[in-house]
Amino acid sequence: MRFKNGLEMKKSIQQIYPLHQNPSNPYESTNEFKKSIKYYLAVIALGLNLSAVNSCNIRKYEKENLEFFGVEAVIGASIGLGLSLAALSPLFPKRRNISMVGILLTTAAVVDLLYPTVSSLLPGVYSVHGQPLWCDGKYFLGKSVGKKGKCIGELCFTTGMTGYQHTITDPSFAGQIITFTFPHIGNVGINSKDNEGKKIFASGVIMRELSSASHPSSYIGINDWLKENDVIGISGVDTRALTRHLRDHGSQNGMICPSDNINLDCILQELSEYISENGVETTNKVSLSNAFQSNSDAKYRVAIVDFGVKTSIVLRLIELDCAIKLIKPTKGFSQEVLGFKPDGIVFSNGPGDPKEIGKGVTSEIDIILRSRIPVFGICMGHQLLAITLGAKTVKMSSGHRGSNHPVYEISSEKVEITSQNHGFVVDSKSFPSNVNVTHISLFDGSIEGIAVKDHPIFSVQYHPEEAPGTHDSHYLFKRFIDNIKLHKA
Ligand SMILES: NC(=O)CC[C@H](N)C(=O)O
Repeated sequence: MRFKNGLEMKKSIQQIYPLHQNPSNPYESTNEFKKSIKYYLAVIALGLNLSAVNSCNIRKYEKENLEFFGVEAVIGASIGLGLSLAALSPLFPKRRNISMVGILLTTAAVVDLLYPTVSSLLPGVYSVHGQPLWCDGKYFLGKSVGKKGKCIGELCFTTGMTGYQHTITDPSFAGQIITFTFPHIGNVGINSKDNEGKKIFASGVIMRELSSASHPSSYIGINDWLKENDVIGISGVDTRALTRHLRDHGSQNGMICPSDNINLDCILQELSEYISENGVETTNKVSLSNAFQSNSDAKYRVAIVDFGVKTSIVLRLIELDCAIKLIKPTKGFSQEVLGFKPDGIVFSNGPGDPKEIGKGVTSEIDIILRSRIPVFGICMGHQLLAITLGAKTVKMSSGHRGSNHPVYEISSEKVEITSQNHGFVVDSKSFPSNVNVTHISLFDGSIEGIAVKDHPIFSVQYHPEEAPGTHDSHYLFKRFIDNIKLHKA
């Protein structure tokens, strides 16, 4: 077909396709309109449906006390909104941008929805962006640090501002997930002399910000070090909110896990059923005993009953001219201790609930106490000494962990800033009459030190060896040596 000009072409096209160009055909346009109304109503219904389903989802998240909405609930709601906008657009023929916004919203939401995982569409299975840390029904998001994977343990927080390497390698943290309230972790890297245990026994670590390492003695950054040691960590967590949560709701289990295929019901069940590592099997697993020998020419002989001793306790004693023997609390260990002919005996720190260590151990401690040899108990050693003397221990609501805890010594009326790491404490209501309280916490008034009346036996709930922390409490090692000297004289 040939046309003389554009006008002729337009006319001819109008003849061929009259409906497109001729809105005056009333019959056809009513039909089309009815059809499109049906179609649009269907789309609106679908959109509203999706919105409704997803707002139920959002309500479910709120009910379960989750900190954030499920990402897919928000995506679902925006798909619904997008479709509804697109569907409503013919009612506003002049407002093309409404349908554009609708189409864009829907497309963005679909792309986003497909990205994390399709499995998030299954009922009860969620996906979140980032690495979640779970406790109760709450989650905190962060990024993976160290080894990738899943870990579970008691969540605890430490307020120390320095010494993260000492803290992470402290055997008393076995099975626990450590939250650092200090915001920058990693800035001095990892060196070859600050390890407190033979390996890392903590289940996981949580930090606000992973800093890059800058220190002459650092040989590796914390991220690679955690990877090498198979420790799972998470950074970028709102550690203030987490700490407040732990303080308000008390000690609880937590889990760091990968972000996809999250089944909230399974996580909550696993968290509620998890039992912390406890008992002599755990202390034997973390003890240094087989890995240590000391100089036998030293002035004093000290036996350390090793429930998971920190290296720094051994070092403080060696600095004071002690020959050390580490002894595991295995069956009949009092014979091995007394057979060493020690001038003094130390009961060390260690992981778990002191009550779970059991009678088998406290009856051996009782035999040792009857020898009247000077005794010094530290943390778990203090708790076990108190139990042997007839006191009880109780679980604390959120524990004392950090290197900035003020402690008051009653006899000297002095305050020392101490390093602490304990979740249990000697119960002041159950106190035996032959024992004095020597130290108390200025944070909560709990018992921080005891001494047996008229015998050179004393102990503290905190860590006089520090590492990390201040040197305020080193005098306690000297007091122990003075007791040894007096006893020898
Ligand atoms: N550092 C320790 O010895 C800790 C003792 C005990 N596991 C507690 O948490 O109370």
